Amino acid sequence: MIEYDEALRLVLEAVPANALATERVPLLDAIGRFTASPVVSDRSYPPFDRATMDGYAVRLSDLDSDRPIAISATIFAGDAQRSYDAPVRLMTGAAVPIGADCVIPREEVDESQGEVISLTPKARVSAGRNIARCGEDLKPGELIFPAGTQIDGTMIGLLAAIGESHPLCSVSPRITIVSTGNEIVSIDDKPQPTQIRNSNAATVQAFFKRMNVPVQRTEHLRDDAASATPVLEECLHTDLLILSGGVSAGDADFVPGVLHALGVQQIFHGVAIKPGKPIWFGYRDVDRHRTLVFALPGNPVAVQVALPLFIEPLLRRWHGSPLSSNLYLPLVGEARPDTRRMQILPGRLISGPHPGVEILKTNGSGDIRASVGSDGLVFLERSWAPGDTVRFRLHGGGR
Ligand SMILES: Nc1nc2c(c(=O)[nH]1)N[C@H]1C(S)=C(S)[C@@H](COP(=O)(O)OP(=O)(O)OC[C@H]3O[C@@H](n4cnc5c(N)ncnc54)[C@H](O)[C@@H]3O)O[C@H]1N2
Ligand code: MOO
Repeated sequence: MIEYDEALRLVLEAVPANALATERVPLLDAIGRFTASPVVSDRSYPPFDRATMDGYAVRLSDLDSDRPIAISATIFAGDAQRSYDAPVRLMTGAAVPIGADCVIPREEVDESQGEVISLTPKARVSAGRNIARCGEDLKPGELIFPAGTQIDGTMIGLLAAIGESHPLCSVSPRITIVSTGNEIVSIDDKPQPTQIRNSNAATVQAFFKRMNVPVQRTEHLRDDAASATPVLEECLHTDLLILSGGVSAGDADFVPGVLHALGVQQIFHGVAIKPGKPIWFGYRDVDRHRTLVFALPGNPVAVQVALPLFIEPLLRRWHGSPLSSNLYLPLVGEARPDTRRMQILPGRLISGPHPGVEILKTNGSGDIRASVGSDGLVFLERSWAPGDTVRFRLHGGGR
């Protein structure tokens, strides 16, 4: 059995370099995808000195607070930028005339005389007020984010603003999902008393859906090496094969043997984490193409945990993206470390005067209900002692 950090290192090391093609993806379909080239701004942002309030553009040096101010024009958003020759009325989003240096909000002036206004006592007049300067957010050609950035909802408006209607993204690896087990039935079936619905297939599919990675193929196999072998041979024609079940020490645990027979090289079998101990990882190289293979334990909670612990970083590495960072937080409440395996437990963030993370109640490493309502996973190290912080991974990876 190896430690988690070592196992993850071996997984990342096995990811083929520069394996991905690129494609342009319509912006709204690109959430969750990874950029394949640096994203740079095509223009200044704001593209001109922009009024941030409805009001009056003035030049401070011309202003005499006691005298009424004659308004020469009204400027709307979209009107061409002009040079300043006299105070103007202008609307939020309009181009401030070149030479004006302050926008006074209309609430701060007396407008009762129409085109001649006067400042009220509450008017605050200072250079640059209510003007967003051309290029203060972005300069033309400025790097916004590098290749390998995962596009999320916070970036869509910005990408739209710089005209990236079809960002260049790396093509995702092809994924095949295989569940195993004679006792497993479809989630549409009514299970017999000792049958179990196939929740693992749904968990893995949902994970890839959230990552916006299409799944090429899904299969379910009975615990029979002879009939499973030709199907698994076909399933190996993919980039990433994820199996669940049949990897521990039982008489029906045929998966490692069949993978070996099919020429898949084992990199590790057994990681000192709970749940997830029997995780198996390897790969097969054929004609310079590598298929990565994970055989996850059947335990549904082990599958839930293995996806963020192994598959999410693997996908990031594949796309040339930095790994999600962990948080190190004080643990609120009690914890009982396991001296043999690091426990991966559902955790909830605690705010208030003593912020941190608390471990949610669980009946053990098979408790399928325990993670509902959690914010992420607590890594409870074997050597953890009261007062130590814990490593915490937000669901979805965070930043
Ligand atoms: N003698 C030993 N027994 C076990 C060991 C061990 O080291 N020595 N490890 C235990 C640990 S830890 C785990 S985790 C499990 C993993 O077992 P397998 O990977 O062989 O998985 P199965 O036995 O096939 O199934 C385990 C469990 O999960 C249920 N399951 C399986 N597939 C699905 C699915 N698609 N959807 C929902 N639930 C599924 C299955 O019914 C079992 O209850 O082994 C321990 N045993
Ligand atoms: O490692 Mo198993 O997943 O404890 O239950």
